[in-house]
Amino acid sequence: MTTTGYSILRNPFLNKGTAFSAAEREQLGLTGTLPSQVQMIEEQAEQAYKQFQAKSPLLEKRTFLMNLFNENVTLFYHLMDQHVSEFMPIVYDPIVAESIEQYNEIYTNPQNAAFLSIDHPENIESSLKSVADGRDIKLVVVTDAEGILGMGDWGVNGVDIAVGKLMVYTAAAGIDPATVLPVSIDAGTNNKILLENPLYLGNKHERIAGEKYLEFIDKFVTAEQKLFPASLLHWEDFGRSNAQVILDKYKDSIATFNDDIQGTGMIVLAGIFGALNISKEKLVDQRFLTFGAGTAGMGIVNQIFSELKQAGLSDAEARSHFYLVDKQGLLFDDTEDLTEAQKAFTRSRKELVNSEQLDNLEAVVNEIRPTVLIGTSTQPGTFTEAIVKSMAQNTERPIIFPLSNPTKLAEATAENLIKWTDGKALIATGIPAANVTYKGVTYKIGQGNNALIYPGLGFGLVASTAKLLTQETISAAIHALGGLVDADEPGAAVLPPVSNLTEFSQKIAEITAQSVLKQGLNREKIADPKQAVQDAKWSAEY
Ligand SMILES: NC(=O)c1ccc[n+]([C@@H]2O[C@H](COP(=O)([O-])OP(=O)(O)OC[C@H]3O[C@@H](n4cnc5c(N)ncnc54)[C@H](O)[C@@H]3O)[C@@H](O)[C@H]2O)c1
Ligand SMILES: O=C(O)C[C@H](O)C(=O)O
Ligand SMILES: [Mn+2]
Repeated sequence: MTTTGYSILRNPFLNKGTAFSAAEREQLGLTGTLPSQVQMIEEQAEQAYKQFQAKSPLLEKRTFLMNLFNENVTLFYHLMDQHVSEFMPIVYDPIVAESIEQYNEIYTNPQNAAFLSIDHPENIESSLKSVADGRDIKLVVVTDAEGILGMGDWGVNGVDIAVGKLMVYTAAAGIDPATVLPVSIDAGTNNKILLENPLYLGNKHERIAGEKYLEFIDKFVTAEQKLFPASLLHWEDFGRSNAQVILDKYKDSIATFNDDIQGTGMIVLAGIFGALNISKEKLVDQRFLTFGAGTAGMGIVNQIFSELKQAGLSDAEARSHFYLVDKQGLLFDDTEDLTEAQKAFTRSRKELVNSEQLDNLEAVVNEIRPTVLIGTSTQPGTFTEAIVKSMAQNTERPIIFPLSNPTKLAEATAENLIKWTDGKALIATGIPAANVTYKGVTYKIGQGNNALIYPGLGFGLVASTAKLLTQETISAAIHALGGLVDADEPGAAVLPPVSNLTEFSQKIAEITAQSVLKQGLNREKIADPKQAVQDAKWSAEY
């Protein structure tokens, strides 16, 4: 890295803009490149926030923030620290979805992401090296964008999800932004809109699948581990047919996790614990219906399953608590096109007399009377009034989590769920939801989004120099989120609010680090895990 003159002003990790002091300006060869006033970061932040406020709509605000990031990373995070609840939905879900859809039209310098093309595996290592530019990379978020949120295949445009996830990592947990790397794997796209768009910036061919794809992934993992041996590798928004396969291949040999499978499983279980704290019921007494048994749905089922087993249930007993509904209806042993993950949780037709009729959600809800209904289906409005009322008739405090993102894909709105259940539903939504006031009670709505847990988990793993992520650590991190909400307050949310994100991410990070050390999975010697988290924490100051 060159660190003098214009090259420093153009390096977003080093640039302070007008905050360079006179002495620094002289020393770095910057005298005359900036107006004479030297600003404090607070003044720069105030100026930038006014500019941000003048932008409209939200997508313009996002572009403004991305350009600020491109210029001055410290100032970007200083501002984000001050406005985390306001910025989260802009930098991340749901506005990130709009930026992905319009990536080519609104293209700006891409926040130091690495772009790897399936057509050039020979460039993987050198590209990662160029983008890192000598930085000590500790965390990589990679996407191939085959399953962006619930919107399907978005090709190279999907890089924005990796960028957004990393921004949340730093804002929530305090990982040094100079030590992270967003990566786009451009395997082609099957999205016709993109292939026909003359402005499309990714590979203009169909998605490469199978052996060639998996070989590319393997080359990527090898290069990533070689260049950044102390890094954590976070997988995001891979397609249903690859996500679990890739995770299974690497999870026992390197520090890695899949956010959609594991992060989602974790936050949903934490949310269910929050709901059960309010209803004073037990996990082992619940019947779980998962609508949309894909990557996230099965991650959730497996996480709850593992917790039921920890509570002493046998495999068979634990499995008997789950019902999966996917496109085919309720999933039976003999249903066609089951995924490997689904096969372990199918039902037998013998158990249900009218199994032929259970080909839609409403019929299944009426028949099996779930106490917990999870939506990861990508199908908007599918938690209908009839379905929700049926649940409320059969259980005192139905737990209903419509989790599909972004906003336009949610299975139901929090407002309707409160109304249809006369305030009884215990709710978490994928995107942020406003409070709902109903019959004099103000209900706070928890955000059941993996962003409430992956930053603390990932940062704890990085700070403790973890070699692997185990189920034991996952479980410890989930429980770290418990007890943060006053369950007896009327209208309490099932999860803590995003405004407390930095505090609870710190707690999750500490508990994660403790768990890593307890299992002896740290690469480097660490005396005190809490101190290690503290020491690793970056703050957005010059
Ligand atoms: N809130 C969160 O933290 C969070 C985390 C991960 C995923 N999600 C959301 O969950 C949704 C699914 O994501 P994914 O990664 O699991 O995708 P996926 O493609 O792996 O799974 C979606 C599943 O829904 C099924 N499905 C499609 N149409 C259906 C229908 N009409 N009826 C029943 N099932 C149907 C598909 O067959 C598939 O199995 C997305 O909208 C995503 O944004 C939310
Ligand atoms: O990105 C999100 O908002 C959560 C989740 O990872 C998803 O894919 O929907
Ligand atoms: Mn995701």
